[in-house]
Amino acid sequence: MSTVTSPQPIDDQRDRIRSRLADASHLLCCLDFDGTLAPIVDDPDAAAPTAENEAAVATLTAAPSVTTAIVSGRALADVRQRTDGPKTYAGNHGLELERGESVAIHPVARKRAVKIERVCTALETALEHVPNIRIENKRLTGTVHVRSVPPALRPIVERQTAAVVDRFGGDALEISTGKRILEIGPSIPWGKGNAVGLISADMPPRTVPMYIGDDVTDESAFRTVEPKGIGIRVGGDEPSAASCRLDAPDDVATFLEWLGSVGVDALEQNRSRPRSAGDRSRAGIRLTPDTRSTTGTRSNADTTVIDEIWSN
Ligand SMILES: O=P(O)(O)OC[C@H]1O[C@H](O[C@H]2O[C@H](CO)[C@@H](O)[C@H](O)[C@H]2O)[C@H](O)[C@@H](O)[C@@H]1O
Repeated sequence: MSTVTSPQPIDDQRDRIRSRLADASHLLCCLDFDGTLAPIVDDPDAAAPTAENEAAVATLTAAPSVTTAIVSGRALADVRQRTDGPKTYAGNHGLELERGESVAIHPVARKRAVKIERVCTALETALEHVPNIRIENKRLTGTVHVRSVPPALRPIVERQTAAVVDRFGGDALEISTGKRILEIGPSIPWGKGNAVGLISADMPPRTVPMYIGDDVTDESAFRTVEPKGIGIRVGGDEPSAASCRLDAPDDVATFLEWLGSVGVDALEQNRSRPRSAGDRSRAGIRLTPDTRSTTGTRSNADTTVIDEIWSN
C-alpha cells in the first residue's frame, strides 16, 4: 500500500532511485502532460511541452530498456498531437488508451459520451455571460476552465455547472476538480491509475514503474506505482501518494535527462544479469478501482470493465 505523506525533494531520493533501477532491467516511465511536460498557461490551446522535456522524452524513448507513456486528462487526439514519440498514450484520464496501432475506449464512457455532449452544449449557453469562460468538450469528458474567469464569478460557475450536470447527466456523470478546472466525466471507478496498471501489465519482468504528474487525478497513478515503483509529484510538499517531488516542468527535464544517462546505464548493466525465479514477476501493479477526489459520487462497484475494455 502507498502512504500519503509529504513527497521528498528528488535530489534526496536519487540514490534510492538509482539502486531501484540497478535491481531492475526495464523502466516504464509514465508522464502527465499539463503542468509536467508543459508549463501551465492561461489558454489551454497554447500549452506545449518545453523543448528540454521533448528532447529528454525522445532520448528515453530511444533507449531499449525504457518504455515511455503519456497519461493525460486531455482527449487522446489532442495530447497525441502536442507531443510525439512514445508508442503509448492514455487520454481522458485513462478512458482512452492507444498502444501501438490499437486504440481502446472504456465501454461505459463510450456509452455516456452522448450525455457529455448534451452537458457541454447546455453549459455553453448557461455560462455564456461569464467573461473568459472556456468549455472544453473532450467527447468522453468535458472541462470547464475558470483560470481566466473573475474570481468572484467562480462560485456561480460551480453552481451552474453542478445544476447542468445534474439535469443532463444524473447519476451517470460526476464532477471532479483539477487546476482551475471542473472536470465532468462518467461516474465510474476508472482513472489514470487503472490505465497505468494496464500499461504495466504488458511490461517485461523486472520492470520499475514510474509516474510523474502534478494534479489531483495523478494521485491514483501514484498509488498504482508506489511503493514498488516511483511516484514523482510536480509541485510543493503537500501530502501525496508520491514519494518524491520536483518543483516545475523545467526540473522534470533535468530529472529526465539524468534518467536518460545515469538511470539507463544502471538498467543496461543489469539487463544481461541471469534471472532468478523471483524476478519473473511483473511490475507488481494493482488493478484497483479509482478513488480520485471528486465532488460527485464515484461508485466503487463494477470493475468488470477492466476486462471488457480490451474487447472494444
Ligand atoms: O492530465 P493533464 O495532462 O495534466 O491534463 C489535465 C488538464 O490539463 C489542461 O488544463 C490545465 O492546463 C491548462 C493549460 O496549461 C490550464 O489553462 C488549465 O487551467 C489547467 O487545468 C486541459 O485543458 C484539461 O483538459 C486537462 O484535463
